[in-house]
Amino acid sequence: MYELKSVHKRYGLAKVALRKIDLAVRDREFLVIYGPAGAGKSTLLNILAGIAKPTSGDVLRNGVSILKVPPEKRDAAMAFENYALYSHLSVGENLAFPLKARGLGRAEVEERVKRISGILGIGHLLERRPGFLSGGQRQRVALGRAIIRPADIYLLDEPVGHLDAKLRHKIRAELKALAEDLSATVVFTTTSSREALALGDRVAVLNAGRLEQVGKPADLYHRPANAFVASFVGDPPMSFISVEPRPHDGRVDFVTADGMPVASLAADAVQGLTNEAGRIQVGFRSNEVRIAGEGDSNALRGRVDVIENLGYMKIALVGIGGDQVSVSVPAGTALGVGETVAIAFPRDAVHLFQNARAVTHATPSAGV
Ligand SMILES: Nc1ncnc2c1ncn2[C@@H]1O[C@H](COP(=O)(O)OP(=O)(O)OP(=O)(O)O)[C@@H](O)[C@H]1O
Repeated sequence: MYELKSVHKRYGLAKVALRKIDLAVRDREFLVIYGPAGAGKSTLLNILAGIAKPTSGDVLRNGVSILKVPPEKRDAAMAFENYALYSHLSVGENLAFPLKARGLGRAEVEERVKRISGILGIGHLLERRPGFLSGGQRQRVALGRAIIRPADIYLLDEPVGHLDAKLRHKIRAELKALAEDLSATVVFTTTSSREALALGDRVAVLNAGRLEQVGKPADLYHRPANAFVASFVGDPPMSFISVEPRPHDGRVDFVTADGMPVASLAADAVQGLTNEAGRIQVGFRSNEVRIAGEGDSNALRGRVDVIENLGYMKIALVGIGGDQVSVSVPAGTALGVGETVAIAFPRDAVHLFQNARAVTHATPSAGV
């Protein structure tokens, strides 16, 4: 197990890349570090690899500090976003390099090069030099060179970021299967919500150097700790409607500024609400709301601002007051931009946030 203990990283005097990070990488897990560009993902991997040193804090391996252990002694295999291939060696030689450096016999080297290049779809490129490859091909070679050898931990920095969607999907699945096959410990960074949810045994959400939440994909999706995670994990992002609480008879109703009811929860469920001033928001996933039918009471009227056609379904972005709500609708639904629609909410099955912090997730899926 690897542990980051209160790891803080500053570049120069002003730039804080990581803020007091506490994070464990468990043996044989596929841990995804998910965050926007500049969140500190590469810095975190570099610290695990020993390429960068924390400004303060500690890095442990099986309970022992490895801060003083140089990168070459750490047995971490790394794939960078920007390839770092040997330009004077062919693809095959690049792949074989880490194996030969470890003294593996010729037959085993050939066997592994064949297997990994097959998985990554670069078997036909083994004779070429990196200079004659496309960006996506180079990225696959870099990934191959990292995963070809046994290692204590694999640190993969956006390793499929430059691939087209189809290839990315394929290699993602292969990589997950390979990691399971090898019982490998993998830390993988990405800016894609889909990739994070699909690959991670656990996902750590990083934002501006802060660890927002760590958990299983279903936990992050159904029980986000705060509005950032709610809006960053899952596609489409969670939608929010600003509300005011109206307590009565053991319940709390949540209504919009013009008094329209959006949700109603038992007072027990919202004990976490405090008296602090600030914004209260009800959150919904796009599949937790629907276009209201005739006779639906308590629907809110709004205007369709955007329709995103995904082929198998559509996502309508509906403006309600100052907020915008995503609604999943069947592909065949006739809906036009500018149209007025009514949205029905699951009044007792909602996510509630106060000043961007989650108060409750009273969803049917809670506890998943
Ligand atoms: N050597 C450096 N000197 C100064 N600032 C740096 C250095 N390396 C990174 N940074 C800054 O630290 C922050 C975190 O960078 P990092 O590369 O770790 O983020 P990231 O999440 O990996 O981003 P990306 O997805 O764009 O690769 C960024 O604001 C970046 O500009």
